[in-house]
Amino acid sequence: MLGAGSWGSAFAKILGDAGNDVVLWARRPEIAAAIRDTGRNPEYLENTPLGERVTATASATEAIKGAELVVLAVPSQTLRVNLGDWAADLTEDSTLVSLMKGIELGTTQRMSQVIVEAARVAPDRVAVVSGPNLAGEIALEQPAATVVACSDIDRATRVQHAITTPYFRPYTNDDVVGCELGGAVKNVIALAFGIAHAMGLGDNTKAMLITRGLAETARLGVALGADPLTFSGLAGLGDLVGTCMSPLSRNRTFGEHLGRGKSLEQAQAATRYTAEGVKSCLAIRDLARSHGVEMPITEQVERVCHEGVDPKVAVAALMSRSTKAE
Ligand SMILES: NC(=O)C1=CN([C@@H]2O[C@H](COP(=O)(O)OP(=O)(O)OC[C@H]3O[C@@H](n4cnc5c(N)ncnc54)[C@H](O)[C@@H]3O)[C@@H](O)[C@H]2O)C=CC1
Ligand SMILES: O=C(CO)COP(=O)(O)O
Repeated sequence: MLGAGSWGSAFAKILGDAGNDVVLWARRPEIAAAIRDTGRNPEYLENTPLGERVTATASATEAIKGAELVVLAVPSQTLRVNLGDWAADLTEDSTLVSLMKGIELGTTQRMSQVIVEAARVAPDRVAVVSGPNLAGEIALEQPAATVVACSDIDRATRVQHAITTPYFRPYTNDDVVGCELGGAVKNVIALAFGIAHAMGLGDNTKAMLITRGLAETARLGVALGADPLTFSGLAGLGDLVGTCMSPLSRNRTFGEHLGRGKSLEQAQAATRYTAEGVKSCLAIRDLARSHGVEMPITEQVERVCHEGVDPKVAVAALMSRSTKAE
């Protein structure tokens, strides 16, 4: 398990609880040592026992060597550099599992595409796990479901079995593009939701953002070859609703800072955890433009985040768009 942040730590617990021996890689040696000594991560989900089967190391080589499953949970924008260092240690035919919900700046690649390129592996060796999976709730063993997407459905089934626990229920899917886009774009819509929430806007506005946010996600997805049905599943609507509704969501919380009038820099200073939508909104906007797809909510989130546009001006811009058929 590469990455000992909130989701990496909670996912290490899932893997251990499902009966796997887990080596969790933490960037900082003191975090790895604390996990080995106390069975908990002192920085993320510090009250969660990770379980007897989880050990930790600050050596990625030690974590990767001989691993059948290599699970990745680092920030999306650092993945390529991280994998450049790690690729040589991969075992032949190991499965690489992406937990990340972002799009790479510059290349506009999905995380599975970055993995294929940076680790030099075939696309059917890469699986994606995505769904409404707030790490803090999973750590408490509250029931949750997710999707394991892989173009090789036998491999998806193997990953499914490896991460099934009494509190974590994975479904398989062969739509990697749809599952990844659902996860990345919902972070941007959650920023919009947080902005609206902090502005004191009500449930009609929030329902509009979720529904029209899903519409623009599906529009981009279909243009990229995704199955439209994926967006009504756990990796689409499920993740979008879970993230928007939850005060635990880092993206929604980041949006709330912006909605209260903080600048990007002030919101970043107030945020300890990765809010992927802040950077990914730029890449998603570029991806949409290059495919001729309209994503009005994403466009406005990008303007508020990166161009200093007042959220009230962004709301007015969205509401004054030309009327059209649903
Ligand atoms: N937290 C959650 O509930 C969920 C998160 N995710 C996704 O999982 C991915 C990881 O997020 P979290 O674990 O939540 O983030 P986090 O902010 O809790 O932790 C980030 C981790 O990455 C490490 N890191 C920072 N810079 C790094 C670098 N340059 N190289 C390597 N590692 C670096 C940090 O030390 C930390 O361990 C994100 O793409 C996120 O969207 C997906 C589902 C649920
Ligand atoms: O992806 C998530 C839940 O599935 C977590 O969302 P945040 O990154 O906004 O906390």
